[in-house]
Amino acid sequence: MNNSTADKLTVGVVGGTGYTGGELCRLLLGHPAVEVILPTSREPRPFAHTHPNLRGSGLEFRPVERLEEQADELDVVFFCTPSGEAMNRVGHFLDHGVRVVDLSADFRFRDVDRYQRVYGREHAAAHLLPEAVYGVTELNRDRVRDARLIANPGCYAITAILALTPLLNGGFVDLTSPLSIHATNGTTGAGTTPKKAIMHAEVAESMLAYSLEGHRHGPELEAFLANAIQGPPVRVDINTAHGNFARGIHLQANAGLRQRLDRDQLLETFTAAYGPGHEGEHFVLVNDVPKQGGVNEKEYDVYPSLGHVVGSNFCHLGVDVDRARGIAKVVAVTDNLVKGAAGSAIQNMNVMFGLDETLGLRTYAL
Ligand SMILES: NC(=O)C1=CN([C@@H]2O[C@H](COP(=O)(O)OP(=O)(O)OC[C@H]3O[C@@H](n4cnc5c(N)ncnc54)[C@H](OP(=O)(O)O)[C@@H]3O)[C@@H](O)[C@H]2O)C=CC1
Ligand SMILES: CC(=O)N[C@@H](CCC(=O)OP(=O)(O)O)C(=O)O
Repeated sequence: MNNSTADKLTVGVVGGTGYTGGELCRLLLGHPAVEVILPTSREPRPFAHTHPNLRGSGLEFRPVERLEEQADELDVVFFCTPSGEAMNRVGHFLDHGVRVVDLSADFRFRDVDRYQRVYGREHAAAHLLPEAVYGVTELNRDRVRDARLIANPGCYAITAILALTPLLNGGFVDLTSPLSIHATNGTTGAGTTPKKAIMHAEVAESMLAYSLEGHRHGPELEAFLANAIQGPPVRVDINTAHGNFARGIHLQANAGLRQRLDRDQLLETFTAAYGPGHEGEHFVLVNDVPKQGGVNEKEYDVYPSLGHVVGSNFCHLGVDVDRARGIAKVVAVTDNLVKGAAGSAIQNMNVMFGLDETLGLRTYAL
């Protein structure tokens, strides 16, 4: 309990009945350094009714108030609740020496005005914003290590950040126009609250665009990327949709280039950033299959496809260049519930507790 370098952790999961909470429980059950998992629900209900895939695990829901009473027993608590909830409860756990990883958007902005503009509500714990660390583990590892409070990134945001950072850090991008992002998410991205438009009967054999006025992950991305490059403002044009599948994000990011580059040069840049294979960043893998076909040949295997990451904590990246128009193109795929949520949350927990960052997360895709 309340360890800083523990090898057996006691973990709370607030919002354990939802998609990210369920996925977190699934992954934590296979984590060798986690001993006790305490998920919450506001309603009393049998765990295996909600998560039949975890039948036999022995986990049980408790009210969040009970978890708060148990704070002294906890090492870390994850919030898997809709945005606007964690901000009311995080302080209690921090005061009891519990580390917090919030999967919602409550602590993703340093600037409270920006939070209030993007989410349209007052922030109830603005005093905690300056210390919250934005948890793209690969790019913020040193700060994650010492953090008490992690703001886990949005699922589109982390996928786009991993896709765009090497291009931006290389100084290759013309930032006078917005970066263009098109992303399709599985239906689990919409959470468990029933809505007719997102039912199977509506989405099967179909696609569902939403938030074209500017998805709320746009400002999140802009804030992180501008800070990372310490350069001019970054603007993103983000377009989102739900596809005819349950999980996974397929994201394409296009950026106008300031100089002539070819695919091999981009591949070198991305491989330098993330390493070849698992040598660099374990969970970020660059598809470096060479192109061998002629003009107009469809070489599907030179880019990642969504199925390559589903069920895993990996982000696969593929790159190319439209040389006639000077546009760099990046394809990034992640599982929204793993790298986009529960997997990154555990990766951050591992770093916070001085554990091997890949612990509990080494599974390859389905
Ligand atoms: N789905 C995704 O792909 C991703 C989601 N996120 C973010 O993670 C968070 C959870 O998302 P997701 O799992 O999809 O959402 P769900 O709608 O599937 O689950 C939300 C959970 O929160 C609980 N809950 C709701 N209100 C409260 C409250 N006032 N106090 C305590 N618990 C509450 C519900 O449990 P109960 O009713 O049983 O109490 C439920 O378990 C959201 O902030 C979402 O934006 C982040 C990345 C990816
Ligand atoms: C449930 C929900 O809001 N899903 C989001 C994607 C999941 C996510 O990453 O949203 P957060 O920024 O809130 O974490 C959506 O469909 O746009």
